[in-house]
Amino acid sequence: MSSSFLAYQPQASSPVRIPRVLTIAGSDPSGGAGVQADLKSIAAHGGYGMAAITALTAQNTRGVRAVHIPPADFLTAQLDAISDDIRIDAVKIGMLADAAVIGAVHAWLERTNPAIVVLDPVMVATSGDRLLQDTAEAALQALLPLADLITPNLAELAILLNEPVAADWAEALAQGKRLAARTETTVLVKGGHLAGSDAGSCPDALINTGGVLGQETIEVQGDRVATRNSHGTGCSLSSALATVQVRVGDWEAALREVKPWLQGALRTAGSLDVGSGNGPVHHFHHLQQTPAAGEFAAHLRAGATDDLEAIYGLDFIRGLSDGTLPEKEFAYYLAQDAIYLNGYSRVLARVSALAPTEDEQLFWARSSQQCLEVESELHRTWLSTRPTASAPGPVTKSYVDHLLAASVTGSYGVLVAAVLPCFWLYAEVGATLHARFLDAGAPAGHPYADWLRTYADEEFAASTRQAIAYADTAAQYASRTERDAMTRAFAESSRYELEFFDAPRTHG
Ligand SMILES: Nc1ncnc2c1ncn2[C@@H]1O[C@H](COP(=O)(O)OP(=O)(O)O)[C@@H](O)[C@H]1O
Ligand SMILES: Cc1ncc(COP(=O)(O)O)c(N)n1
Repeated sequence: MSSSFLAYQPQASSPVRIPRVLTIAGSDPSGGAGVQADLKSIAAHGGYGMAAITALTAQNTRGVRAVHIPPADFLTAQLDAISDDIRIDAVKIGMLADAAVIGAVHAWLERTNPAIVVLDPVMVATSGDRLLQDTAEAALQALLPLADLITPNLAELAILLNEPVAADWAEALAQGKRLAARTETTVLVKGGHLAGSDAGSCPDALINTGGVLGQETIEVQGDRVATRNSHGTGCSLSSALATVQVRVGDWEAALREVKPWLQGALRTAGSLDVGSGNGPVHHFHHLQQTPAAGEFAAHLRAGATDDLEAIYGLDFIRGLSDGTLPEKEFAYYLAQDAIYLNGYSRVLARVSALAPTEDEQLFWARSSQQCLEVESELHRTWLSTRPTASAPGPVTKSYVDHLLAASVTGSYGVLVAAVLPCFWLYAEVGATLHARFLDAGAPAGHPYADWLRTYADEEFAASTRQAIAYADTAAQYASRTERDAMTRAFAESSRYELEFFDAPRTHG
């Protein structure tokens, strides 16, 4: 079937809600550069991404191992299949591999004349590997005037002009002007590889000598992010610009929108933990809204305020504090505590099994062990002289069931949040009761004096701080859905802490 017969006729008047953006580029199976980065970048800016693959690379964050270039005719078939059916709002061009590929793209661009073409003249990867055969440079030069925006890095700018690499930013801008004048198109000079005295910042500049921009040179400043995870920044930038340009229709406005996003993607790149070389940037960092350190813990604590207030208002706590608590209720509380600790210990062992780091694994395993030690100590001392119920009361059973349910979600974060109130609320209540006891002059005849003294355990306070910090870190790595589940699990456990202290009155 003739492709021209079916060619889609764009209707200039229909507004574009979701930019349909085609990337013509190489594949990076590790997902950081090439079409994979382009598709993420297009999606991150609200576009619908399409990809015609020029070449397959076998690469990872450490370098390119091999390049396979399918027949150029097949690239033409991919391009025609898209343009015969779909309105294309913008095209981004990346790795072109060789002269035959460039020829196919050149012919297709002339046939279809897309509204927006961004050309990233990819030649050499960050790793130093060549992505364009040097015999193809003349063909690439001939393609440049067909683009609306060319986005070379400093090395590519120098090759395109057949000049040495610019030694500073001023020289790079002068080179950008020469390329813009020669190609009669807009050039984005990128400062990512600036060295020497200019290396502290990371500016980019749009240059057009033909009056397309408001000024001949528009510089957009940017802070340099200290990271080695810059694999695919050029790919991500050019496809983001193509997408945003469809919406805003102004290169300066597009760059001012995309540059802060890219900075955020570089800043949060480390959280992806992909590969041991130059890792990818985090394209979707703006969707995840990672809480700052301490923020999630503060949010949990704020959510527990009402339960803590309610705990302080309980007859049980008042009676324990002033010594009026009936002995029967205290005995019930101790017996249930021992039963609870046994179940809690099993749950903590599960937390240890799910822990993402060895430090956390060890912390939770130790906590699990300490629970069993405290349980047997209760039996040896406090419970040895008191009648002990061996069956869990309804609150104990519900609380442990809730923890066991959290432990089968398989989410470390949710389980940590579920076990946290038993550390945190207990530690806070304990510290308050102990302080009240001391404020009252530690009365010698107080029936629960020995018990109240056990609350001043600095080791438990330190463990509580550590557990809070682990929950906070888990929240930083969690998705929003998982963080919401953490909040719910914590809130439910806080509620059980309240009910547990009230159980001796209702069930004792
Ligand atoms: N360390 C960094 N901090 C902030 N922005 C950076 C950093 N490295 C690159 N960029 C930005 O990423 C984009 C790509 O730049 P560059 O690294 O020069 O190109 P390429 O990825 O093609 O080699 C530019 O907008 C540049 O300013
Ligand atoms: C398929 C493909 N296309 C482009 C690049 C360049 O990206 P970078 O310069 O960031 O390594 C790459 N490494 N792989």
